Amino acid sequence: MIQQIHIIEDDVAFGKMLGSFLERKGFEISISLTGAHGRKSLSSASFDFLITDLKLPDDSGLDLLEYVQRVSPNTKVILMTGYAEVDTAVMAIKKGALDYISKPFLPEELLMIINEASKNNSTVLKTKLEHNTSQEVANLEVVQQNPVFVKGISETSKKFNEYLKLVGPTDMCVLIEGESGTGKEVAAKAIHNYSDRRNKTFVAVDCGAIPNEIAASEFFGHLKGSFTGAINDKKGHFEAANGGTLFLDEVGNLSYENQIQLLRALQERRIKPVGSNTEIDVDVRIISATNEDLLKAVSERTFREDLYHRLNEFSIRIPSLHERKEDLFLFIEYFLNEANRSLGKEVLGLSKEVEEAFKNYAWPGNLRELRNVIKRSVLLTNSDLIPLQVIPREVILYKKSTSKSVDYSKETNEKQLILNALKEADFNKTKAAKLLNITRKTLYNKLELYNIEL
Ligand SMILES: Nc1ncnc2c1ncn2[C@@H]1O[C@H](COP(=O)(O)OP(=O)(O)OP(=O)(O)O)[C@@H](O)[C@H]1O
Repeated sequence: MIQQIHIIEDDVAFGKMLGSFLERKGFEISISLTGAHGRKSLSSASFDFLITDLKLPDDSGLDLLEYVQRVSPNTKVILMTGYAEVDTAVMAIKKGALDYISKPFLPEELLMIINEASKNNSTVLKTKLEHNTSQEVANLEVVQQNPVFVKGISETSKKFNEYLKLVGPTDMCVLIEGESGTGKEVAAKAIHNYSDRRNKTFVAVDCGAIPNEIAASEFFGHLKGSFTGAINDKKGHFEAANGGTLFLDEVGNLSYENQIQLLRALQERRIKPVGSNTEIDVDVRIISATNEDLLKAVSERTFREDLYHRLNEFSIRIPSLHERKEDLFLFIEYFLNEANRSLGKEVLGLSKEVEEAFKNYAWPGNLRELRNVIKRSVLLTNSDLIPLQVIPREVILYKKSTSKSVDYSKETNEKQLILNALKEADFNKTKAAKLLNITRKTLYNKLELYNIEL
């Protein structure tokens, strides 16, 4: 079936270029130039992908993401970001965006994200079909059986790995805390693999993605006819994970009502599918994860204290990538091999400049960001070593002072980026323009615009 993509981009020429590239690759494309028009299109048709600018004159990519999740939850959202918007983009991923790509980019990079998502989707579908005997199977989020777990060599990682190994074989409920993209799901799978349940199912559920009204049916299943739309019996996540492990990602996002239901199931170790009178015994180990401060949520009474203690028999904090810089090159090597394998390339490593830039960068999106940056760079590299030219600008031009609490106005950031680029290029304007991926003439215009005197 032809996949449908909607693009929202106020830069007409760029939108058109993207559109015709994707059309040539076999997708059906429609384009909106404004957020308002985009919303109209999204509410009247169902798209496989929405590709939108993060900043539009009349709208924002984050608001559009929320809108899509409401009107068309199956549409995957990819955000196109400009200068220094990575922090916002990382937040968008937390809120459920598929990915982000920073401008300028080559259409091939975008195509890779789309193809990868389509591939994963068909694996989910395949697994669903394999399980789909007489009952409709709950919407399992994760089907990857054994993701490779790189342990790391830093002291922080050693301690963290010891904890995983220690708690793995017990039946304790574990709460994993860590920033987005640090590897919470991979860690949960590692705990499962250290346990006697390793040969049973590991079911991962993104609690942030379950609409409140259908949460009970998602967790506990339902009987055919128990409500409008229940056209088949459906097994819930608890039953699917019976004997194994249930991983509750973003557990802080569960509504208060769903928290009560979850707590009851954990206490009684029994569930009742919606519309059924019979209770089913379940033996499930719970591992949950959060990237917010759950204790704060408890003190603000948005998360139940009793559930918090139940889930938190043991807690593990995953270090952010910047806290485990000694592991950086181990992960780079692993992700490089992975990218080479999946793209059929033979890139040997990073050039010296890229190595430096990677070391200095803060990696706010953690391992996920590192993996994505490497994969896209490998795609664009036609030499042995990854050159600086294929690395996203935010990585090259990152300076510690611009990382947190920056002013996100385009002007301030652009001026700062130009200054950084000039410094990086020892004030050679040709080199600076190259770093910024703009012509020398544009650079001169911008120097004048921002009153930068050299
Ligand atoms: N120890 C590891 N070894 C190899 N790859 C890893 C490791 N940890 C994380 N990754 C990779 O990094 C990416 C992010 O990991 P994961 O999805 O587990 O993060 P997360 O913390 O659950 O993210 P989120 O907060 O968005 O749910 C994945 O592609 C995963 O395969």
